[in-house]
Amino acid sequence: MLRPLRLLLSGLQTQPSRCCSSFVSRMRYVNRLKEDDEACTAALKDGSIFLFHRLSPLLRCTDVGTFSPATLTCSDVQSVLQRLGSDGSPLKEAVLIGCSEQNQAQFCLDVGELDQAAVEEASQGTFIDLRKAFFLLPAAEAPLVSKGQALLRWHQSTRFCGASGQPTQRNRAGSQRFCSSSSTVYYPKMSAVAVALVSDGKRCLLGRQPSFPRGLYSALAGFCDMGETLEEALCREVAEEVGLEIQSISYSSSQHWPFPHSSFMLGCHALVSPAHTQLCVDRSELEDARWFTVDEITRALQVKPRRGDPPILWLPPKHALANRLIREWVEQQWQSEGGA
Ligand SMILES: NC(=O)C1=CN([C@@H]2O[C@H](COP(=O)(O)OP(=O)(O)OC[C@H]3O[C@@H](n4cnc5c(N)ncnc54)[C@H](O)[C@@H]3O)[C@@H](O)[C@H]2O)C=CC1
Repeated sequence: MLRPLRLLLSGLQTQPSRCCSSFVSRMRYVNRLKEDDEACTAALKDGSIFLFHRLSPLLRCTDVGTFSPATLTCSDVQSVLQRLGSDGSPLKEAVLIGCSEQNQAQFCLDVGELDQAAVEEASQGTFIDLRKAFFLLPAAEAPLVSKGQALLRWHQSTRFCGASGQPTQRNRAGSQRFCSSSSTVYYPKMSAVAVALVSDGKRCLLGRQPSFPRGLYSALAGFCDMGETLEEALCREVAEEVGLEIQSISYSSSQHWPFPHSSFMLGCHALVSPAHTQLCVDRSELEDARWFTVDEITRALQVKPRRGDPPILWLPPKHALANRLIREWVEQQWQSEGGA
């Protein structure tokens, strides 16, 4: 059964007290910036900029030892560029990410042409690889840098038209690129990935790939094939990877996942018949897959992985959609046990 209302509310992290009209006007403002180059140029002057160096975001350590993305104003960035002898032209490469709750347009900019240490010193931050930075940041801020990195990566890899081989030109916001030779418009893309927490009603199924850190098990996932529905992709992936047939699917939520490139993760709960739970694992896809009880999962959710720990069960980090699916399942199990 689909639950679209919950999807909308949870996906947008809506605050119950938030004024709807300010949300609507912010969304319309961002949309206008994508379409109006002049308005976007003006917004950049008053906007905030997140710097990246060869796709690594600039973070600052707070007084309490946590991290946050370094937010610079346009004039901050101009003075950093001036100090490093740059003429300020890199600012033209800034790409619109969105708009803050304070109605300030947000941009990202890769200064990979400049000396990394010099930019770090001038801007009082550190460029940290996104694979690390994503998990150092609070859950509310991680998506901002992952979106920024994804947009910058897309621009870097779409400089030429696939049809004509000619250079493409971007609009001011960076929300599209255009080839005047072939009249092709390019938009940023994500690959759709279906991720399912499979359950037989009492236990849940998790798998691990050889590349995972020791002890880590996660929900089953796979890229959607061209022309497939989400449901078809889930049924195929589960059949391919562990040899089970899904009986029913319920949608949970979605997430942009930046690793290794931009994926659009669509998370579901899937049910298989308790009479047909024998696994036939495709070892070319998974190193292992196992059924886990709610007690095992509840214990594992309390474990904080530390380097050098023995290989017990570790679950995906909080920022991952798989973690959310696992928590939802545990909650459902406790509720149904309480209600039984
Ligand atoms: N956020 C989360 O909670 C989770 C995220 N993931 C992500 O989901 C993605 C897919 O998971 P797996 O299939 O387990 O990963 P995988 O990386 O093993 O991909 C399987 C195969 O799909 C093919 N592939 C790679 N990129 C593709 C693309 N863009 N379109 C179509 N096929 C492609 C390749 O042949 C690859 O070997 C991975 O990027 C993984 O990081 C997976 C589980 C949980």
